[in-house]
Amino acid sequence: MRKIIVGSRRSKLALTQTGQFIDKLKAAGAPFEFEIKEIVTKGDRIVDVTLSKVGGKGLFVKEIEQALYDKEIDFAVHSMKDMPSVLPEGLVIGCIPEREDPRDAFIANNHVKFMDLPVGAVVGTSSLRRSSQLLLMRPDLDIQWIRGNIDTRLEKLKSGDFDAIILAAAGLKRMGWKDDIVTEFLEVEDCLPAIGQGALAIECREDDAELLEELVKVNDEHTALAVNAERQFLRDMDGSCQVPIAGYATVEAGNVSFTGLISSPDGDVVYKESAVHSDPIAAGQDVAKRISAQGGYELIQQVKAESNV
Ligand SMILES: NCc1[nH]cc(CCC(=O)O)c1CC(=O)O
Repeated sequence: MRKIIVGSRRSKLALTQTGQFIDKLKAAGAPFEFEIKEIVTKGDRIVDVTLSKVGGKGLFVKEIEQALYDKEIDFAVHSMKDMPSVLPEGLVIGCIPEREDPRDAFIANNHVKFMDLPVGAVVGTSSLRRSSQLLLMRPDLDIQWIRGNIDTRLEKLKSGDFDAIILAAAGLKRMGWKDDIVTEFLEVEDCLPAIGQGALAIECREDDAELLEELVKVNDEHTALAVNAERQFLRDMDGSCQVPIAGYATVEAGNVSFTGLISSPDGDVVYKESAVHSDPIAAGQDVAKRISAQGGYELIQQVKAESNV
Protein backbone atom coordinates (compact mmCIF):
# COMPACT_ATOMS: atom_id res chain seq x y z
CA MET A 1 0.00 0.00 0.00
CA ARG A 2 1.33 3.43 -0.95
CA LYS A 3 2.29 5.62 1.96
CA ILE A 4 1.12 9.19 1.45
CA ILE A 5 3.08 11.88 3.28
CA VAL A 6 0.85 14.80 4.19
CA GLY A 7 2.37 18.21 4.84
CA SER A 8 0.89 20.41 7.53
CA ARG A 9 1.79 23.52 9.42
CA ARG A 10 2.47 22.89 13.07
CA SER A 11 -0.35 24.97 14.55
CA LYS A 12 -3.09 23.13 16.40
CA LEU A 13 -5.65 24.29 13.84
CA ALA A 14 -3.53 23.15 10.88
CA LEU A 15 -2.86 19.72 12.42
CA THR A 16 -6.54 19.32 13.33
CA GLN A 17 -7.66 20.22 9.80
CA THR A 18 -5.12 17.84 8.33
CA GLY A 19 -6.18 14.98 10.61
CA GLN A 20 -9.85 15.58 9.85
CA PHE A 21 -9.21 15.58 6.11
CA ILE A 22 -7.20 12.34 6.27
CA ASP A 23 -10.11 10.74 8.16
CA LYS A 24 -12.44 11.87 5.40
CA LEU A 25 -10.22 10.31 2.72
CA LYS A 26 -9.99 7.07 4.68
CA ALA A 27 -13.79 6.99 5.10
CA ALA A 28 -14.12 7.39 1.33
CA GLY A 29 -11.99 4.27 0.93
CA ALA A 30 -8.65 5.73 -0.22
CA PRO A 31 -6.22 2.78 -0.40
CA PHE A 32 -3.29 4.54 1.30
CA GLU A 33 -1.40 4.71 4.54
CA PHE A 34 -0.83 8.24 5.81
CA GLU A 35 1.92 10.02 7.69
CA ILE A 36 1.89 13.69 8.68
CA LYS A 37 5.04 15.77 8.21
CA GLU A 38 5.07 19.10 10.05
CA ILE A 39 6.48 22.10 8.21
CA VAL A 40 7.28 25.49 9.75
CA THR A 41 6.42 28.35 7.39
CA LYS A 42 7.56 31.97 7.31
CA GLY A 43 4.12 33.02 8.52
CA ASP A 44 4.56 30.85 11.61
CA ARG A 45 7.97 32.34 12.41
CA ILE A 46 6.83 35.95 12.22
CA VAL A 47 4.89 36.77 15.34
CA ASP A 48 5.93 40.28 16.29
CA VAL A 49 4.66 42.39 13.37
CA THR A 50 1.41 42.67 11.52
CA LEU A 51 1.38 40.02 8.82
CA SER A 52 0.01 42.47 6.28
CA LYS A 53 3.23 44.49 6.64
CA VAL A 54 5.56 41.64 5.75
CA GLY A 55 4.16 40.53 2.48
CA GLY A 56 0.82 39.27 1.53
CA LYS A 57 -0.60 35.88 0.91
CA GLY A 58 1.72 32.96 0.44
CA LEU A 59 3.51 33.32 3.77
CA PHE A 60 1.92 30.14 5.00
CA VAL A 61 2.34 28.08 1.84
CA LYS A 62 5.77 28.65 0.20
CA GLU A 63 7.79 26.16 2.24
CA ILE A 64 5.01 23.62 1.89
CA GLU A 65 4.99 24.00 -1.89
CA GLN A 66 8.75 23.51 -1.94
CA ALA A 67 8.27 20.26 -0.02
CA LEU A 68 5.75 19.15 -2.68
CA TYR A 69 8.29 19.87 -5.43
CA ASP A 70 11.00 18.02 -3.53
CA LYS A 71 8.64 15.04 -3.05
CA GLU A 72 9.08 15.24 0.70
CA ILE A 73 5.30 15.35 0.90
CA ASP A 74 2.51 14.19 -1.45
CA PHE A 75 -0.22 16.63 -0.57
CA ALA A 76 -0.88 19.47 1.85
CA VAL A 77 -4.00 20.71 3.59
CA HIS A 78 -4.22 24.51 3.55
CA SER A 79 -6.86 26.94 4.69
CA MET A 80 -8.18 28.18 1.34
CA LYS A 81 -7.99 31.76 2.50
CA ASP A 82 -4.22 31.51 2.94
CA MET A 83 -3.74 30.44 -0.70
CA PRO A 84 -2.38 32.90 -3.28
CA SER A 85 -4.72 33.29 -6.27
CA VAL A 86 -2.29 31.64 -8.70
CA LEU A 87 -0.57 28.32 -8.02
CA PRO A 88 3.01 27.64 -9.09
CA GLU A 89 3.65 25.53 -12.22
CA GLY A 90 3.11 21.82 -11.67
CA LEU A 91 0.96 22.08 -8.55
CA VAL A 92 -2.84 21.92 -8.43
CA ILE A 93 -5.71 22.03 -5.96
CA GLY A 94 -6.64 18.36 -6.11
CA CYS A 95 -9.96 18.84 -4.38
CA ILE A 96 -12.01 21.22 -2.27
CA PRO A 97 -13.94 19.44 0.49
CA GLU A 98 -17.20 20.72 1.95
CA ARG A 99 -16.93 24.18 3.45
CA GLU A 100 -17.29 24.91 7.16
CA ASP A 101 -19.17 28.01 8.37
CA PRO A 102 -17.77 30.93 6.31
CA ARG A 103 -18.77 33.65 8.81
CA ASP A 104 -16.70 35.66 11.23
CA ALA A 105 -17.44 35.10 14.89
CA PHE A 106 -17.67 38.04 17.30
CA ILE A 107 -16.65 37.17 20.84
CA ALA A 108 -17.08 39.77 23.60
CA ASN A 109 -16.44 39.82 27.32
CA ASN A 110 -19.77 39.39 29.14
CA HIS A 111 -21.32 38.60 25.73
CA VAL A 112 -22.06 42.25 24.93
CA LYS A 113 -23.51 42.33 21.37
CA PHE A 114 -21.52 44.14 18.69
CA MET A 115 -23.92 47.08 18.34
CA ASP A 116 -24.17 47.34 22.16
CA LEU A 117 -20.41 47.77 22.73
CA PRO A 118 -19.65 50.99 24.62
CA VAL A 119 -18.29 53.92 22.59
CA GLY A 120 -14.57 53.47 21.93
CA ALA A 121 -14.52 49.79 22.91
CA VAL A 122 -11.31 47.94 22.04
CA VAL A 123 -11.80 45.22 19.40
CA GLY A 124 -8.94 42.89 18.49
CA THR A 125 -8.30 41.74 14.93
CA SER A 126 -5.28 41.69 12.63
CA SER A 127 -7.34 41.73 9.48
CA LEU A 128 -7.86 44.93 7.48
CA ARG A 129 -10.86 43.26 5.88
CA ARG A 130 -12.52 42.84 9.26
CA SER A 131 -11.50 46.20 10.71
CA SER A 132 -12.68 48.22 7.70
CA GLN A 133 -16.10 46.52 7.68
CA LEU A 134 -16.54 46.80 11.45
CA LEU A 135 -15.68 50.51 11.32
CA LEU A 136 -18.38 51.05 8.69
CA MET A 137 -20.96 49.93 11.26
CA ARG A 138 -19.22 51.39 14.32
CA PRO A 139 -16.76 54.19 13.40
CA ASP A 140 -16.12 54.87 17.10
CA LEU A 141 -14.46 51.53 17.86
CA ASP A 142 -10.78 51.30 18.78
CA ILE A 143 -9.40 48.50 16.60
CA GLN A 144 -6.19 46.99 17.98
CA TRP A 145 -3.97 44.40 16.29
CA ILE A 146 -3.97 40.97 17.91
CA ARG A 147 -1.93 37.93 16.92
CA GLY A 148 -1.48 34.34 18.01
CA ASN A 149 -3.53 31.19 17.72
CA ILE A 150 -7.15 30.83 18.83
CA ASP A 151 -6.25 29.93 22.44
CA THR A 152 -3.85 32.89 22.77
CA ARG A 153 -6.42 35.32 21.41
CA LEU A 154 -9.17 34.03 23.71
CA GLU A 155 -6.70 34.34 26.60
CA LYS A 156 -5.92 37.97 25.66
CA LEU A 157 -9.66 38.69 25.55
CA LYS A 158 -10.23 37.17 28.98
CA SER A 159 -7.33 39.09 30.52
CA GLY A 160 -9.09 42.34 29.63
CA ASP A 161 -6.68 43.62 26.94
CA PHE A 162 -9.69 43.71 24.60
CA ASP A 163 -13.45 44.15 24.96
CA ALA A 164 -14.04 41.83 22.03
CA ILE A 165 -12.23 39.89 19.30
CA ILE A 166 -13.15 38.48 15.89
CA LEU A 167 -12.21 34.96 14.80
CA ALA A 168 -13.22 32.84 11.83
CA ALA A 169 -16.13 30.60 12.83
CA ALA A 170 -14.61 27.75 10.82
CA GLY A 171 -11.44 27.60 12.90
CA LEU A 172 -13.42 27.58 16.15
CA LYS A 173 -15.78 24.88 14.94
CA ARG A 174 -13.01 22.64 13.60
CA MET A 175 -11.24 22.95 16.95
CA GLY A 176 -14.38 21.72 18.67
CA TRP A 177 -15.43 24.98 20.35
CA LYS A 178 -19.17 25.10 20.99
CA ASP A 179 -21.27 27.94 19.60
CA ASP A 180 -21.92 29.28 23.10
CA ILE A 181 -18.47 30.88 23.34
CA VAL A 182 -19.48 33.06 20.36
CA THR A 183 -21.43 36.23 21.21
CA GLU A 184 -22.76 36.50 17.68
CA PHE A 185 -21.94 35.22 14.24
CA LEU A 186 -21.55 38.21 11.92
CA GLU A 187 -23.80 37.71 8.91
CA VAL A 188 -22.04 37.80 5.53
CA GLU A 189 -24.14 40.86 4.58
CA ASP A 190 -22.50 42.84 7.42
CA CYS A 191 -19.00 41.40 7.36
CA LEU A 192 -18.18 39.77 4.03
CA PRO A 193 -15.75 36.88 4.67
CA ALA A 194 -12.25 36.48 3.30
CA ILE A 195 -12.06 34.78 -0.05
CA GLY A 196 -12.20 31.04 0.56
CA GLN A 197 -12.93 31.42 4.27
CA GLY A 198 -14.12 28.19 5.85
CA ALA A 199 -12.89 26.09 2.90
CA LEU A 200 -9.77 23.94 2.59
CA ALA A 201 -7.40 23.61 -0.35
CA ILE A 202 -5.82 20.21 -0.87
CA GLU A 203 -2.68 20.89 -2.89
CA CYS A 204 -0.69 18.22 -4.73
CA ARG A 205 1.49 17.61 -7.81
CA GLU A 206 -0.51 17.73 -11.02
CA ASP A 207 1.09 14.53 -12.32
CA ASP A 208 0.13 12.41 -9.29
CA ALA A 209 -2.82 10.70 -11.03
CA GLU A 210 -3.14 7.93 -8.46
CA LEU A 211 -3.63 10.43 -5.64
CA LEU A 212 -5.83 12.82 -7.64
CA GLU A 213 -8.21 9.95 -8.42
CA GLU A 214 -8.86 9.51 -4.68
CA LEU A 215 -8.96 13.24 -3.83
CA VAL A 216 -11.78 13.98 -6.29
CA LYS A 217 -13.99 11.54 -4.39
CA VAL A 218 -14.17 13.96 -1.46
CA ASN A 219 -14.50 17.08 -3.59
CA ASP A 220 -17.62 19.11 -2.79
CA GLU A 221 -19.16 20.43 -5.99
CA HIS A 222 -20.95 23.43 -4.48
CA THR A 223 -17.97 24.55 -2.42
CA ALA A 224 -15.67 24.18 -5.43
CA LEU A 225 -17.95 26.30 -7.65
CA ALA A 226 -18.26 28.99 -4.98
CA VAL A 227 -14.52 29.08 -4.29
CA ASN A 228 -13.80 29.26 -8.04
CA ALA A 229 -15.90 32.42 -8.29
CA GLU A 230 -14.25 33.95 -5.21
CA ARG A 231 -10.72 33.18 -6.37
CA GLN A 232 -11.39 34.49 -9.87
CA PHE A 233 -12.31 37.80 -8.24
CA LEU A 234 -9.09 37.68 -6.19
CA ARG A 235 -7.02 37.06 -9.35
CA ASP A 236 -8.73 39.82 -11.32
CA MET A 237 -8.35 42.35 -8.50
CA ASP A 238 -4.68 41.46 -8.05
CA GLY A 239 -5.36 41.30 -4.32
CA SER A 240 -2.79 41.37 -1.57
CA CYS A 241 -3.03 41.57 2.20
CA GLN A 242 -2.49 45.34 2.13
CA VAL A 243 -5.90 45.94 0.62
CA PRO A 244 -9.07 44.83 2.36
CA ILE A 245 -10.63 42.36 -0.06
CA ALA A 246 -13.57 40.10 0.65
CA GLY A 247 -15.82 37.81 -1.33
CA TYR A 248 -18.40 35.17 -0.81
CA ALA A 249 -20.36 32.98 -3.23
CA THR A 250 -23.26 30.60 -2.84
CA VAL A 251 -24.68 28.11 -5.33
CA GLU A 252 -28.37 27.53 -5.87
CA ALA A 253 -30.18 25.78 -8.72
CA GLY A 254 -27.05 25.83 -10.87
CA ASN A 255 -26.41 29.53 -10.37
CA VAL A 256 -23.49 31.10 -8.57
CA SER A 257 -24.31 34.28 -6.61
CA PHE A 258 -21.16 36.17 -5.80
CA THR A 259 -20.57 39.37 -3.81
CA GLY A 260 -17.13 40.98 -3.77
CA LEU A 261 -15.74 43.91 -1.78
CA ILE A 262 -12.66 46.13 -1.94
CA SER A 263 -11.97 48.98 0.46
CA SER A 264 -9.24 51.43 1.34
CA PRO A 265 -7.17 50.28 4.36
CA ASP A 266 -8.90 52.79 6.64
CA GLY A 267 -12.30 51.73 5.32
CA ASP A 268 -13.21 55.22 4.06
CA VAL A 269 -13.80 54.06 0.48
CA VAL A 270 -15.77 50.85 -0.06
CA TYR A 271 -16.74 49.15 -3.32
CA LYS A 272 -19.20 46.27 -3.07
CA GLU A 273 -20.93 44.54 -5.98
CA SER A 274 -22.85 41.32 -6.65
CA ALA A 275 -23.54 39.18 -9.71
CA VAL A 276 -25.32 35.92 -10.55
CA HIS A 277 -24.08 33.64 -13.34
CA SER A 278 -24.20 29.94 -14.14
CA ASP A 279 -20.42 30.05 -14.70
CA PRO A 280 -18.40 30.79 -11.51
CA ILE A 281 -15.55 32.37 -13.47
CA ALA A 282 -18.01 34.77 -15.13
CA ALA A 283 -19.46 35.66 -11.71
CA GLY A 284 -16.03 36.55 -10.30
CA GLN A 285 -15.03 38.45 -13.44
CA ASP A 286 -18.28 40.39 -13.61
CA VAL A 287 -17.95 41.72 -10.06
CA ALA A 288 -14.25 42.50 -10.59
CA LYS A 289 -15.08 44.44 -13.75
CA ARG A 290 -17.77 46.49 -12.05
CA ILE A 291 -15.63 47.29 -9.04
CA SER A 292 -12.68 48.18 -11.30
CA ALA A 293 -14.89 50.52 -13.34
CA GLN A 294 -15.71 52.43 -10.15
CA GLY A 295 -12.05 52.83 -9.21
CA GLY A 296 -11.39 49.66 -7.18
CA TYR A 297 -8.46 48.50 -9.28
CA GLU A 298 -6.72 51.89 -9.09
CA LEU A 299 -7.23 51.86 -5.34
CA ILE A 300 -5.36 48.55 -5.11
CA GLN A 301 -2.50 49.74 -7.33
CA GLN A 302 -2.23 52.93 -5.30
CA VAL A 303 -2.05 51.10 -1.98
CA LYS A 304 0.53 48.70 -3.45
CA ALA A 305 2.71 51.53 -4.71
CA GLU A 306 2.58 53.26 -1.33
CA SER A 307 3.61 50.12 0.52
CA ASN A 308 6.23 49.07 -2.08
CA VAL A 309 5.09 45.50 -2.55
N1 LIG B 1 -6.10 34.32 9.25
C1 LIG B 1 -5.59 33.05 9.67
C2 LIG B 1 -6.55 31.93 9.42
N2 LIG B 1 -6.46 31.19 8.28
C3 LIG B 1 -7.47 30.25 8.33
C4 LIG B 1 -8.17 30.40 9.51
C5 LIG B 1 -9.28 29.52 9.89
C6 LIG B 1 -10.57 29.75 9.19
C7 LIG B 1 -10.65 29.29 7.78
O1 LIG B 1 -10.29 28.14 7.46
O2 LIG B 1 -11.13 30.06 6.94
C8 LIG B 1 -7.60 31.48 10.23
C9 LIG B 1 -7.99 31.97 11.55
C10 LIG B 1 -8.88 33.18 11.58
O3 LIG B 1 -8.97 33.95 10.62
O4 LIG B 1 -9.51 33.41 12.64
